[in-house]
Amino acid sequence: MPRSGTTPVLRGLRLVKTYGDGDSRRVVLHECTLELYPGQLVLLMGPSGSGKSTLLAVLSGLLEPDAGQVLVDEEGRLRDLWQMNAAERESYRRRHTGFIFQGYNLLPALTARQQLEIVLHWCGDRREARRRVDELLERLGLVKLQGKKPAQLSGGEKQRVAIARALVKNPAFVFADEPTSALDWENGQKVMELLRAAAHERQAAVLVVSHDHRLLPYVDVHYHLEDGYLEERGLPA
Ligand SMILES: Nc1ncnc2c1ncn2[C@@H]1O[C@H](COP(=O)(O)OP(=O)(O)OP(=O)(O)O)[C@@H](O)[C@H]1O
Repeated sequence: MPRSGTTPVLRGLRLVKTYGDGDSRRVVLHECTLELYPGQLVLLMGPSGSGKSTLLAVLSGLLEPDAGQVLVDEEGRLRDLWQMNAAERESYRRRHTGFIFQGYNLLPALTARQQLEIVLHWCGDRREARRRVDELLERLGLVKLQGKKPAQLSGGEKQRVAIARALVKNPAFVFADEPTSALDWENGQKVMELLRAAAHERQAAVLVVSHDHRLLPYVDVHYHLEDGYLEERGLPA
């Protein structure tokens, strides 16, 4: 299988996650192992309830696994995300990770433009920050909507703002949970092209969770999760 980079930037090793106890105890991840490489767009598919969002949350530092490791690259060294203290992990996530949530998670009081600007408030170079915000608004067809707040936007428009917000800081990792689900296919394709550009042009490691088989031609690697078991699958020729 093609590997764009030689060393993984993330290694999820034998990850286990269980919900509930007693009779309602359910193992959702059974020793799942996967590696993410810079420059790769990876698709994670599987039936509803198979544990995809859980795996994404564990890999991105949002949900602690019961067992296993998530090793992430920090200046050439692999560190266990779940051995960091909460402040270190949060700082790592803020610096290196863009997350596109199923429910958008936009701030109700901010306009589309402000949702992006707030991510870059630490960026010393104001002109560069403005340039990146302008570029993403343009690429996602949001220029005319930049002054609108979430309540004034459709589901698909909110989705595009959430995607622009995840990409604006050029993160090393992008985790996207059903990023095309609220979009028509034309806009879904635009989103996949952007995610692919984040991987291929900016060397991000991009992991997309989706049910949509139409995304397969866009990706470099395809994983399938079923009943908590993860396996790599082939891609269409
Ligand atoms: N906090 C929780 N407590 C208990 N069970 C949970 C919790 N979160 C998820 N689950 C259960 O774990 C299983 C996996 O959920 P998860 O959301 O990871 O699946 P998914 O593959 O992303 O599903 P979908 O494709 O429908 O979004 C489901 O059966 C779900 O009901």
